[in-house]
Amino acid sequence: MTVVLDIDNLSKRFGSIQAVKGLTLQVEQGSIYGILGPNGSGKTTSLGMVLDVIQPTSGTFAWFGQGINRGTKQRVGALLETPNFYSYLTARKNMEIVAGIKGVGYNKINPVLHLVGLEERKHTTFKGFSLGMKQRLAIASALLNNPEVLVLDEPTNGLDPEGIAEIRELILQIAAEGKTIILASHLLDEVEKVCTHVAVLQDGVLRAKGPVDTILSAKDQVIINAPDMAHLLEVLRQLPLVESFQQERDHVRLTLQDGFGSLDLNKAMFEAGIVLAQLTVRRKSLEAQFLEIIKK
Ligand SMILES: Nc1ncnc2c1ncn2[C@@H]1O[C@H](COP(=O)(O)OP(=O)(O)OP(=O)(O)O)[C@@H](O)[C@H]1O
Repeated sequence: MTVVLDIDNLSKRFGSIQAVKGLTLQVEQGSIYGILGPNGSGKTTSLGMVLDVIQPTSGTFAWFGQGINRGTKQRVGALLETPNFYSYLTARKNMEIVAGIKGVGYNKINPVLHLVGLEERKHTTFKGFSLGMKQRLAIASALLNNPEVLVLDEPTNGLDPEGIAEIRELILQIAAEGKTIILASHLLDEVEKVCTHVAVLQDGVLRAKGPVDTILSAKDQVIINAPDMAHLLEVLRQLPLVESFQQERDHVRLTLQDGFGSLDLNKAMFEAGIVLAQLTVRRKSLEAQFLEIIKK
């Protein structure tokens, strides 16, 4: 797999505030990489450093195997905050101005407006746009010079549910075209729905990273108890289908290895001579999973 962005031990201190501490992660080509964390956890600072708008205190990063330079910058489109378009100019005219700045031909404008679903509204002035449309226009402007990577900071902030759904759909569409996307968000649900990979930040420290389905997998939890608790625990220690378990007061909470269900557990228990007095399956919420990561 090709690594698009390689961050190595990157830190940023603002006076007494350690905004980012020793961040190390790799973003693979074609992934949708979520930087997830509560407000103030260092997401914007991290993106700012790799986009060369914030000077790191220490550490390094490389885009496409090189330090940041004019060439690599052109391969990365970014949206750190909603850009200031001219409110009295149309979407098309605003895009012409961006195209001029980026040195891109006007013939590239309609395809990106089409991609973000604004081609039919290109003659509307920017001030007549909804917040969601403004955000889509901003994404269009970031895509104008056809970058390989798109970096977005909280792209659905402030949008209504319809606007949020549109932006999420658009992100998936852009990724389907083969672009790598790096997305900062404080919304667990957003990262789970959109991203392939996630890095969880808390107080500037990386708490977990990896594929979304392993880091944020909401595994079923099984609650069991039996009259002879000691025997039950002894059997659990030896059952290969049990991934992990812990005793809680009068019951045991456990997770099963992939591919096994509560029926398999019940059968295995019965075969070991244990008749369960209780067997309840609880779906662990993603929120619980997330809280567990940041509690560690
Ligand atoms: N220019 C700055 N000067 C001083 N402190 C800063 C500066 N920028 C950020 N910080 C601090 O660094 C920490 C991380 O902020 P950052 O904006 O990176 O977090 P974030 O996860 O993006 O949060 P949010 O979603 O609220 O933007 C915070 O404590 C913030 O107050």
